[in-house]
Amino acid sequence: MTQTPTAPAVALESVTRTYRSRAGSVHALRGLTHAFARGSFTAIMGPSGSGKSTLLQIAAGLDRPSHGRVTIGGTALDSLNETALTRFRRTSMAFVFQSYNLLDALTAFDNVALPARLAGLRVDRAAVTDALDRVGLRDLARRRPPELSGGQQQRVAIARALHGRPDVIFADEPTGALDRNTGREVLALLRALADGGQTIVMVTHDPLAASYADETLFLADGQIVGRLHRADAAAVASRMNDLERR
Ligand SMILES: Nc1ncnc2c1ncn2[C@@H]1O[C@H](COP(=O)(O)OP(=O)(O)OP(=O)(O)O)[C@@H](O)[C@H]1O
Repeated sequence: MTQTPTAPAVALESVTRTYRSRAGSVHALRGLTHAFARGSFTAIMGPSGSGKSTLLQIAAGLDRPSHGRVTIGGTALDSLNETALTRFRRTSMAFVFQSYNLLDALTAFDNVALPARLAGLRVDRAAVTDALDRVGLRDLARRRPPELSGGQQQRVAIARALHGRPDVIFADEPTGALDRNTGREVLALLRALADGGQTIVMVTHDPLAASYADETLFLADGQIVGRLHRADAAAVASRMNDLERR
């Protein structure tokens, strides 16, 4: 993307999100400020209901803050109308979920190419192959998801995310459906991608997953209440225990 080179990949400034209903108001995020540096791998943890999903949705422009501002690569999302925001989201960010969301009828190659096809863009076959290469699946490009292991399917989903050359990849429990060893392989891949300059923001409940990140942010009651830099899984688990006892 052609954006301000010095700007953080994603910045949230005093972001508040209040859900209002007849039953009252829920303050899901309370004045949250954080800059996600380019090429950083950040884990977001916190007890259930602490605001992790809301943060991800707002950072990705899927939901708008009640107050405050989100910028991606220096572009303020509130400066874009819905059409421009949809276009911007398509080119500047990508998602990886717990469920791989692949189409079983399509090969790995065609799954990676699908978002570009749906957007009416010309598919650059070399770029698709390059994305599959980066996740170690070049030789399995012609297989369909049912012919791949869970870890390999998640790699296809990561290749699909990489293919659009996004400013940021948002990952929501990317290893939640994988066994421990396969999960580690996927986390090592995300780590390697961040080392190569890709910005990754990952919500997780798993301290082991967080231990692959540069920084772990801890949320409670819609605020960042702690952070750990390059912490091991035991340190992350201990901080989470403290939070859950609050
Ligand atoms: N659409 C909504 N309407 C009303 N309240 C909501 C809505 N979405 C979320 N909330 C509330 O906002 C708060 C934060 O929710 P959020 O889903 O962001 O938490 P979370 O940390 O992702 O939780 P979990 O780990 O259980 O997925 C919670 O109190 C939740 O009940």
